[in-house]
Amino acid sequence: MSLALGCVADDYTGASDLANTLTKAGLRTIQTIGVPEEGRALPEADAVVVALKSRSIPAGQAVARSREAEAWLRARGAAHVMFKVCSTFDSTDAGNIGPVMDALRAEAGAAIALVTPAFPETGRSVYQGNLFVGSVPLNESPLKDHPLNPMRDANLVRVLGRQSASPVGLIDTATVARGAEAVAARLQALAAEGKGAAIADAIFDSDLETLGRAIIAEKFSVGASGLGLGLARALVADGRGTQDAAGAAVGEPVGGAAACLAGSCSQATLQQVAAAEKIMPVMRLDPARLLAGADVVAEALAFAAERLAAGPVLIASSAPPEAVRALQAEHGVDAAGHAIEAALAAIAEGLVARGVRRLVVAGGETSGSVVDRLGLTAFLLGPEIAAGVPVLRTAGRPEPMLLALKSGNFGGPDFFGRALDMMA
Ligand SMILES: Nc1ncnc2c1ncn2[C@@H]1O[C@H](COP(=O)(O)OP(=O)(O)OP(=O)(O)O)[C@@H](O)[C@H]1O
Ligand SMILES: O=C(O)[C@@H](O)C(=O)CO
Repeated sequence: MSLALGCVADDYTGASDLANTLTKAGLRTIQTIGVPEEGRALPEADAVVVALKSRSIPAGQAVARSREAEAWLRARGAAHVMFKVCSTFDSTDAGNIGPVMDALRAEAGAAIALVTPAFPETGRSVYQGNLFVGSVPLNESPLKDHPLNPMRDANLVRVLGRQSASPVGLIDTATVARGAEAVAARLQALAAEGKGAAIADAIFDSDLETLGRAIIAEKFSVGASGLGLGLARALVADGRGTQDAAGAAVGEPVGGAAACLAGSCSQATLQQVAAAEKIMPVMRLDPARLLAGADVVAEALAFAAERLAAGPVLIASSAPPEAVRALQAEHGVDAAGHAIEAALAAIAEGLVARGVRRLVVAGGETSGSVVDRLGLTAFLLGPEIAAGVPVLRTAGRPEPMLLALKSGNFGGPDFFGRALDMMA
């Protein structure tokens, strides 16, 4: 397999979002969980997205895992590697976007990396280096209350500048409007000034197409699904893609029971959980009891076992910002997050043991814990449920499963019902 594009994603939902975008744009794409072990056969593909769980781990570990993934992709012919980060630039001053970018850029022997989290399809745009979520700057969006990485500054030149060892420049919208050559020239000029990264403005998909054309001959970039779209379109225009990949199949129905798990506390997920209460039994986990030692995993599995034969259930720890802050104040951010992730992963394992073969998971960290606990290693891409959320079919598992891994902020209020309808 000689890859047209290699991608390293910092979480599993983000990886499936990117794999979905690449597939729709015409690249046959596979998502692997971590770097595939030596000798594992993978289906023929134009692009591979290696999904890591590296967004909220210590920066040194994120760098090491990302370098390993990049090396694996380069060894399979990927001339360009994109580091997929969140479209809301989820990170802290300690990283991990800056440290991973610095390491992968050095590995690629590049002087500068173009960086943009713009993803217009989901309302993420970048103007004068400021990230907007819909109509508001990042720091006024619900991301200001993210449980793990509250985003309090919309200016990405500043945000990335605090994380990277090199200074950061800007490729503004006026330059992007002048086309791919102007972007490439500005990138080189910023590199000559000693900048190690350039935040690129992008408001429309056409801007991302310009950026894709400008950097496809470079070895490395950093972005969200929008930049993936730009790169994929540049590759397909160059005859590298397959163009008919967009009709990706989920294959034969997998049957079995269906269930949903939510650990995301985003505003979108809170609305989706509320809407799901009208169509399926919902159990709300009490994280305070979990942290006090109660066996909420057994309680959730008992709840599910009584109901699964009649239809899907949803088990959610999702809570509004005040409740999240109160729990974190008492137990610490990491301890609270990890305990809840571990509980939801154990519930997922119990659900699969009880016959669940179709599973919808909301939240990036949550999905990471669930997928790891289930030991899943690779996914084929199925149809899109909502922007950025495809149906995934497991590859390499004797009895296939269908999953949907929903990024916290994605999907409309009816997401859970819609996902289950598409996962026969
Ligand atoms: N009730 C709660 N109180 C405190 N923390 C919670 C609660 N429920 C879940 N969490 C934790 O909040 C974090 C949510 O992160 P997760 O990545 O799963 O969702 P998200 O950030 O909305 O999704 P994404 O990363 O895709 O945007 C997890 O660590 C989870 O364990
Ligand atoms: O880019 C996004 O917003 C998503 O793919 C994601 O990474 C959220 O966790």
